Amino acid sequence: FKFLKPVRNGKKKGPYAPGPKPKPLIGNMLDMPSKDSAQVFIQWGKKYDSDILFASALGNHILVMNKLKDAEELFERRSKIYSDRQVIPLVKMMGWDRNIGLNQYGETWRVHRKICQQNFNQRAAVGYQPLIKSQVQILLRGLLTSPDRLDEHTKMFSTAIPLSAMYGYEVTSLEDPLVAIADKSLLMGTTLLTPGGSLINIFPFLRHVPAWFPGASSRKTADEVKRMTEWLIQNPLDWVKDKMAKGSYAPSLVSNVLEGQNGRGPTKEEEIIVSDIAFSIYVGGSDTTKSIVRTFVYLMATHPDIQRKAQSEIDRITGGVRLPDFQDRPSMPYMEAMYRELMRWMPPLHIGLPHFSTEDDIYKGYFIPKGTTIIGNIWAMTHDEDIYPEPNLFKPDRFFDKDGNLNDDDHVLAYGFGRRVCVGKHVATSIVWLTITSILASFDIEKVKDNLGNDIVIKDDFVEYGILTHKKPFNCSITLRSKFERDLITEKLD
Ligand code: HEM
Repeated sequence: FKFLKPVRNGKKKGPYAPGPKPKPLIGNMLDMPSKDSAQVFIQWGKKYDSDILFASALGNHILVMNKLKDAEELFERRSKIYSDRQVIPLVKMMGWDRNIGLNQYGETWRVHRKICQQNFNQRAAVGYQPLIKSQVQILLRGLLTSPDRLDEHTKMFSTAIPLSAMYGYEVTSLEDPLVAIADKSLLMGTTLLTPGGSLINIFPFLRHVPAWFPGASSRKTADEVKRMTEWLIQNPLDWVKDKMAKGSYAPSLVSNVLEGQNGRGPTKEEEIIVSDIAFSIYVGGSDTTKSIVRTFVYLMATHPDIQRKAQSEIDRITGGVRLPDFQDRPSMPYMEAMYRELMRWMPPLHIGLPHFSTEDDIYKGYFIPKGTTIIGNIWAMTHDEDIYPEPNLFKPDRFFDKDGNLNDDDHVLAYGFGRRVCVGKHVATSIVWLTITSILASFDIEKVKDNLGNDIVIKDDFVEYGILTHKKPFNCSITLRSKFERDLITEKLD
């Protein structure tokens, strides 16, 4: 049982923050939530009367922060020591250590992050606007022709943007292996990574025993995910190379790097870096977008007054004779408030991506040992009653001050924190804003009616897939607002 002994990296330099009482040998293993973590951590906060909470199981320490001010202190002001990611054996076994979001805080991450920042900063994000516009129009066309297939259209939309931006690749069907394999591997992988998903998370030594060994079956799954991951990284890269060799390709991040600087081809290292980045952007940027767009449609079906108010603002700016465009954004404060409220009300990653500490630290008199997993409970922060009264209500108006002006609360916590904050957030905000504004410009979204003409209730049910939360499938009616819109949606973009 030597492996059951808690690992202590150094001397304990003070009390730990409050939290559930550890049991002998296993610590808080049985207290760790396997689902609804955000809610469980809020309950811990109430029970132990603390905004920061500590728990520990088999040598793994976790610190949870339920309040923004604590997250700002540790993730932002002390970011030097709170920006790592935990080394999880399964992550490497599945080949997911090639995803920048899971990279350790070191040289490889720095190089990848720098390239991402150069390509997705606020100025560079403008370069993606034509692509976003054309994909939004395709989404609208889909909703026009088969409004009952919302799930498929949003799925196609959310994968088409990163695949086109990264590889110049056009997806035409959800059966496309690039979509199907990404889905399958993400589902298998994130299931393994949940606390109860694999014994390897608890007993890392199991990764060394053969797959037939009792309790080690997840090694087989991890191997399968790894094969899929490698395919997802290599296959589109080869596809771009092939297209380039034939001289017919749509420019993309990968093709730009493969062209190399000053005509010199890329080194093997550059090739690996760009294919890892493209893979990370594909998996980081697709399901998040899908989650938020579906939540939005659900909210519009259930909040008709808010929908009408937004539509009248949009019509005032577009005159109802054109689709909204990016330059309209500053003239549409209500849509800005809508965007903020949407991201607040249902952040797709409720507890973000946990960070990991690289040095011992003391905060508010509590000891945080080096090697602690640090969780910023985004959900708790965006539902903090002190900042957002009646937090469960969807109310864009909360972002206006008493004079009717947009307030200055424009920090969208859904994108995470500090040095690891979502590197695609400028692109993401453009995608989400144009999508929700264009959908409202074009369609009325309502509940479906039963035979007697009564509204059929849409359940307020969401489901967690790994780290992401999605609205469960639902029916609603999506109908075109006017004949102008039909022409605008079906006309070809320049
Ligand atoms: C509504 C859409 C999105 C949401 C809510 C979202 C949210 C997040 C969150 C919470 C993190 C973790 C931050 C942390 O560790 O504190 C993250 C990381 C990341 N996101 Fe996003 N994201 C979205 C869209 C995108 C898009 C469109 C891209 C690509 C263009 C992208 C690329 C990434 C990458 C590469 C990381 C890893 C950053 C790192 O570890 O250094 N995301 N995102």
